[in-house]
Amino acid sequence: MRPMAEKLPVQNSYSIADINRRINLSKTPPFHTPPSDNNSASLQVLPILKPPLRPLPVTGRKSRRQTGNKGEKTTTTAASSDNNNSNTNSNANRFIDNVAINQVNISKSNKIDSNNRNYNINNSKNTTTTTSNNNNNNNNNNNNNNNNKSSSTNSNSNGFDIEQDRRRMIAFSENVSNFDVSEKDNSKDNDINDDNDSNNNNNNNSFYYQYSNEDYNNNNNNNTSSNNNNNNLNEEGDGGDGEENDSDADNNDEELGKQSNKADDIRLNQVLESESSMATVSHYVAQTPPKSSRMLVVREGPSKKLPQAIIIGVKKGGTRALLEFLRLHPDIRAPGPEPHFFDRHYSRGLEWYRSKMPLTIEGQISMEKTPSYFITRDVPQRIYNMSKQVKLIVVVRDPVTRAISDYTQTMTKRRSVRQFEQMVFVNNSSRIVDTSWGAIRIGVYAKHLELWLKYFPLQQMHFVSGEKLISDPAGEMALLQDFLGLKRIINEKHFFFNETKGFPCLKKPEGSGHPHCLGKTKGRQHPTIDPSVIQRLRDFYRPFNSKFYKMVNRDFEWP
Ligand SMILES: Nc1ncnc2c1ncn2[C@@H]1O[C@H](COP(=O)(O)OS(=O)(=O)O)[C@@H](OP(=O)(O)O)[C@H]1O
Repeated sequence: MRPMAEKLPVQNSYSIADINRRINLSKTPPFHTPPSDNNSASLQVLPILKPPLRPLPVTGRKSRRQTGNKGEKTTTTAASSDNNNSNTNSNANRFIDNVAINQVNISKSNKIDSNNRNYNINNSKNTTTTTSNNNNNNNNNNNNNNNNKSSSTNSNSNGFDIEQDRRRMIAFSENVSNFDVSEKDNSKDNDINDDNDSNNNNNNNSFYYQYSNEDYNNNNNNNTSSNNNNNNLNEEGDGGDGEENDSDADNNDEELGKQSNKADDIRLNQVLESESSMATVSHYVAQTPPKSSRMLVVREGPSKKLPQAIIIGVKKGGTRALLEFLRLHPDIRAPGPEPHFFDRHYSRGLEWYRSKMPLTIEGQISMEKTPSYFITRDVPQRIYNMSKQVKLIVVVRDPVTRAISDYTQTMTKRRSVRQFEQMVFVNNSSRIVDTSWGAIRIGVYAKHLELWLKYFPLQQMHFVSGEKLISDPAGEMALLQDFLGLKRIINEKHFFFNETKGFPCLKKPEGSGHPHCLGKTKGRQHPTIDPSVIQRLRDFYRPFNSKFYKMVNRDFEWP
């Protein structure tokens, strides 16, 4: 599914326009890219390091030539002299050579330092070609004395915009330095704000949940108090479940730029040196000079993209476990906190939403989880408006245990909560199940699904068994990776069953000190519920469950 590398026939030169045209022709993104995605980093031109590059020929002479634009002159200045190369096409080549050599340097030192990051070349061999236009002729004198000044230039007659490419390279190098391939942002996740209580809108007569500001405030209050009590949970790599936690999200992003050298090494290895990871993005283009077999890798740099897949539910289904497992995959990038864009923050617009997403390179899937989406009336249409191709994932769990899990969470957050048995019926004597209680309403999956199917075909949705995610995580992850069109990288080798926790946990990657079981808010002890009440609930859900199995063509075998 990854785009094949395209080899261009050897010719004397290629303009950026040529290269871009080729890329557009050969682009076959596996996922829909939302049309508003205009702010992404632009195309990057990267020299590949094989075969070895010959040393950069540099010239000390000034040369002038008329550019393709009438009346516009470009002056070329370089540092030391052993070769006179005044032709603008060669300027372009020399620029690429500089970058190539700089990358060799990066590769050798195996880290990005601030000099590399700016491609501000201090080595005379690596002097950047300096050009200026009519307005900047004075700069030439300065540039003669300072080989490291960056260029100010125009498109040359071949359409090769040196300055534009310089900016692209700088943007790319900065993106690389901010790009985190490790799971470090996990440690910033804040699971203490465990859930959004999106089911606590008892007064809502509609079957579907509609978010109100009042709920939002309540949630914030609840979460603030729990925040203080559970700071230790942050260490456990558990996410900001059920709760938007904007500051955490921002911190995660900031964290991307503050990685250790070791992390830089990993990044470099992955982004620059590993051809397998680059295979997602590679377009190989022959490049001048003709006698050389040098190749360029042209690709898109890391950028924040709107999600191509979303875990839309269900609350207490096992969504956090699923996301943490998925994040093991190198082609998945997801924020820890729940963005709640489509239910709470829709008015902030797609750019706000995009800003909450992690950096991804081409071929990586950007995704998020917000379990309340599944039961919120406006969300299917809103997601559809963002992207008709987005893939939707729902973790479903026996609605009776899901309801008890939901109730257990509420109990931990509120001082006075009536007993489950008292809340589940409209009134105690009637034994009519109270579907206005969110804990019950969420579990009528068939009803919610009907709304989603008005907008999305079933093939675009995938249902994960919450029970199997515990008993056979590798099996469920295999199905999900298939659905997402990913290589099956996450497998049984990644999991072990932690007897103390009673759940599967992730094996520690080498060198990591982080525990890999989810936090205390996942896998809580449930209260004992009157068995007759449980039986009544099972009877209530049975027809809805049967309908749901038929709708999704899978029997989840709930009792
Ligand atoms: N590996 C692993 N570790 C811990 N917990 C696991 C795991 N897999 C699934 N689960 C189940 O996930 C339940 C919480 O679901 P969610 O993460 O969807 O909750 S939330 O809506 O985001 O708050 C949580 O529910 P409770 O047991 O009621 O706490 C767990 O049963």
